[in-house]
Amino acid sequence: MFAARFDPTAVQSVAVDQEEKVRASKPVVPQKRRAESEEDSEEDEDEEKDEVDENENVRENHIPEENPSDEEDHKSDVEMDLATNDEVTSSKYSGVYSRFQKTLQIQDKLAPYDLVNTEDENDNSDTEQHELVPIPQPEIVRNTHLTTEVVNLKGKSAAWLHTARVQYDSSMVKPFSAYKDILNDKLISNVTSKFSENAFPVQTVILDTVVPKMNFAQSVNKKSFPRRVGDILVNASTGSGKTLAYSIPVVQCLSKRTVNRLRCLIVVPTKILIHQVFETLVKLSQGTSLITGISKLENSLREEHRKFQAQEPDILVITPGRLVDHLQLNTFSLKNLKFLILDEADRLLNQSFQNWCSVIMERLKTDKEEMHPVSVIKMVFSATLTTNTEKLHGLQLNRPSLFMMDSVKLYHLPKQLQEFNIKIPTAKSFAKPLFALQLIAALSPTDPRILVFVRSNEASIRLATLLEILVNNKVLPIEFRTQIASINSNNTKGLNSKLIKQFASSSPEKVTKILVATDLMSRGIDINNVSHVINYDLPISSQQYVHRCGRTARAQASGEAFNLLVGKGEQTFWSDNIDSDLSRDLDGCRPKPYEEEQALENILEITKDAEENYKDSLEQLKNNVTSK
Ligand SMILES: Nc1ncnc2c1ncn2[C@@H]1O[C@H](COP(=O)(O)OP(=O)(O)OP(=O)(O)O)[C@@H](O)[C@H]1O
Repeated sequence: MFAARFDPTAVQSVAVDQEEKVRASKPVVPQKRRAESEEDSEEDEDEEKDEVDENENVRENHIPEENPSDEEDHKSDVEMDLATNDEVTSSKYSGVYSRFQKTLQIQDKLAPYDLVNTEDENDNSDTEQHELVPIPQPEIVRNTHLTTEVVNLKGKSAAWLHTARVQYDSSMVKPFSAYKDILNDKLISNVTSKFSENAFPVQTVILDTVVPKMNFAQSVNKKSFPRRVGDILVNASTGSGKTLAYSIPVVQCLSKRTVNRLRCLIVVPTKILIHQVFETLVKLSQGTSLITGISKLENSLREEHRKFQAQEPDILVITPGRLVDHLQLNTFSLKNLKFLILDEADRLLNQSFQNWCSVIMERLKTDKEEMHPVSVIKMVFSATLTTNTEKLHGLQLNRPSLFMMDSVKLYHLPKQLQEFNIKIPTAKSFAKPLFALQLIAALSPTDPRILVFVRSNEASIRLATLLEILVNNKVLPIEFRTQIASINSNNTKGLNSKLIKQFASSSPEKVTKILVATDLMSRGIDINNVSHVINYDLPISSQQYVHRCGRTARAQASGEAFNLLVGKGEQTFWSDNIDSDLSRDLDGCRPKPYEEEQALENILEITKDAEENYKDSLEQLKNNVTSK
């Protein structure tokens, strides 16, 4: 039934026939034009003919020869078809045909000047002629630092190196006042009055590339702006100002919000870091209505739940475990979250307790009702960004950009950090604590603050006690006043905080402050003017080395790190497993053998008296420990 109504072959043949009819009848183009173009078209016709001939030749080669009678039959068949088609045409298309006839009659009545002469119309003699050139385009804003080059890391997996990289260097220091167009006045005034006039390089590169993108995306569509901006990974050296680098864009973006809702989560690994980040944010957002909240681990969860429900903070600084607790209690929704910031990201991603990362990701998907959590900008910061693909994968990154120093190794050390390797022969290793003390005595800054890293809680307590005994026994030929303390997880949190405060405060008279600590103190802690770091026990990885040494030489100040390397084994470990991952500024400090410093020349020498005294002190330590 359908076939009876619609026969495509019939339509086709009717269309072809109609075309033939048109060609056979009067010219369709205005006559004048046809008359003028007849001569020109002769050549075309010849070409057409040639083409037809050629086609016929081809056909000749392919169609089997038919006998003349067959040809006759075929012709009559075609004529019959045409006749039938003519009938169809006359009945079906009579309207069209009559309109066509009328057009031709009108054309015959037209005056010659009414006829369209397309050549005249296209006469461009008055128009200025130009070469064919590309249409001018707006200038492309180039990021000269953008590269996707992949670095050879001797087989180490560095998944993040495969993302688009934005490189920066230590020369990129700019005044904050240069960002008047992209930062609000209050923010500029807060940052310049409370921190510094000039932005550090990692801050400059974020302000130059990320903040304009955020401002633009926000002006286009507030809701979809995180998706447009994409995620941000930053691998920047210790003390380079990463906290400000992520806090400035957050305060800039959120300062125009009208209602307080949880819009930014800053996740940090330890309680000490919560307070540090909080202080920075409070200074930056002074004079705005932004509310920054912190999770105080000493508060009960219920108490905090009530507090956050009564007043929802815009920005919350929290540890991952507490965050999971709150999500399970439904303290807040992540529906309005715009920023998820991981500070000390590699440490966080290595902590899998409570499965915090997948809990947050799942919650984001549910609260934002999306398959992938792309409506939040993930900012991942560390001095030693994880090289573990699987861990970064858990964050479900959206078009990430990686910001890093122009370097060919995994981690970059601060430019002003001077490292010294002190090679202790195995035969002399029994006197390592004495050498440490002789080294401390040889260092003479005006306000000495020395952080000594050991491998365990027990080692921290033992070394701090032994150093005290040695000082009291006047084992050293010179007199110097010391304040020695041990930070370890056997102490209460309150005691550790009190000892850190004492260490950080400056004393009126010259006292050498020595803090013997475990790696509890190696991450993120920002103590002003730590003059020296001593790696008494060698760190187990290059990451750990970077963070320990990074407690000195912060914020472009100078600082020194000493590595006590016992025997060939530790020396090889340092060069093969630590130094091989580190890059330093070309015009920065290189590691030095300690002998090159005159003051340090004799630190591995043991006088007879010192040896006797040292042995007595060891006995005393033994008694001390057994009596406890
Ligand atoms: N532009 C600046 N000018 C001067 N000082 C600054 C500037 N930016 C940050 N600082 C200061 O530098 C110090 C180190 O900053 P911050 O703690 O953010 O470093 P970081 O890169 O996070 O280091 P880490 O990796 O060790 O955590 C802080 O005392 C901070 O106040």
